[in-house]
Amino acid sequence: MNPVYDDFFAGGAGEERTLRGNLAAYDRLRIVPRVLRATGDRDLRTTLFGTDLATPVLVAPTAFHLLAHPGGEVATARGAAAAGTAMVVSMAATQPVERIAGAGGPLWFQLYPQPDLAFTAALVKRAEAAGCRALVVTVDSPVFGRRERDLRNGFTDLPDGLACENMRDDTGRVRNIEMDPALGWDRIGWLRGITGLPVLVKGILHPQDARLAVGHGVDGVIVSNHGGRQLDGAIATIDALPAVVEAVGGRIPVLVDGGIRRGTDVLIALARGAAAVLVGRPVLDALARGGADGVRDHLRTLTADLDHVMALAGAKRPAELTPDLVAVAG
Ligand SMILES: Cc1cc2nc3c(=O)[nH]c(=O)nc-3n(C[C@H](O)[C@H](O)[C@H](O)COP(=O)(O)O)c2cc1C
Ligand SMILES: CCCCC(=O)C(=O)O
Repeated sequence: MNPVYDDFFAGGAGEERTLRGNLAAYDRLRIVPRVLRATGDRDLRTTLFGTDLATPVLVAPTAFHLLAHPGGEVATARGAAAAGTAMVVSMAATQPVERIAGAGGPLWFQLYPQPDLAFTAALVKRAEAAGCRALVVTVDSPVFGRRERDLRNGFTDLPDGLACENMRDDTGRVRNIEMDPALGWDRIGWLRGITGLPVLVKGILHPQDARLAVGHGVDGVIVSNHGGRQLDGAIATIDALPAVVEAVGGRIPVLVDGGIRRGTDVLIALARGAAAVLVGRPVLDALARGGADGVRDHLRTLTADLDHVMALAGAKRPAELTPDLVAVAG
């Protein structure tokens, strides 16, 4: 891949402390397995917002898939569908959501609420009409993170011929995605009013924000630091998860992303109370290397790895994974 795009996909904000920290935090955790639990008939199926999935591993929203592979987001969606899981389509996708929906698998739509409310409402309706089953509102981006690799490389725009296709307005012009520093909880209420879709907020790290999310009628929270691309120095997501799960108290599902690379990482996240996890960069790497089949194989391999380590840890179902199975390494 073009090294400039490679840096865009792989990189994070600032010193990339949080990017590294997401991975390092899993490295400090260990599994305390149970034995003699007859784990022969394992079942990883997971239901989220009424959608049945083959696995608790979903595809995180990531921008610009046509930079990774000529099949773009459509190829990613085909891979996710073949693996029996959902893809969260980024608002910064390089293909129209209607075409991505043609892949046939379950989709959720990720939104950066725009200051132009009429445009935002039209985009939500468009995603809904395309068949997206949930809205994922990214709340960790009041301003854009300072990505030093991109600054060094001068990567500021998509190359000619590529565009954020879902940002076209009714004149056919592609709008720039604006990060809105004025965004507040009132906008979440407004979104709940304009859509019947479940609304998740993505980018929660503080338990008090998790409580506020529940209080504002949100349907799910995603514990995320945007893969270390926004606030460098933010807490690792697997470290933030337990307090968020406690604050939510089982009222809505809590999902988590950031640094999930192996079945053991998924196991630990589920044991700490996540209903499911999302994977970002590994899916982009799989897309770049192998298109739709690469994405399918990656998701299947990660799921098979989870299945294997669940057997070794004494669990048949995700629900049997509980916090006592996780210890902090000495
Ligand atoms: C190249 C790239 C683009 C991303 N684009 C978006 C985006 O458009 N919207 C969003 O909410 N998150 C975006 N994210 C963040 C991911 O949804 C997710 O939080 C993060 O990648 C998870 O960490 P991981 O890459 O370690 O799995 C992006 C991440 C990457 C790596
Ligand atoms: C305007 C594109 C935003 C993509 C994004 O969220 C990311 O690169 O992390």
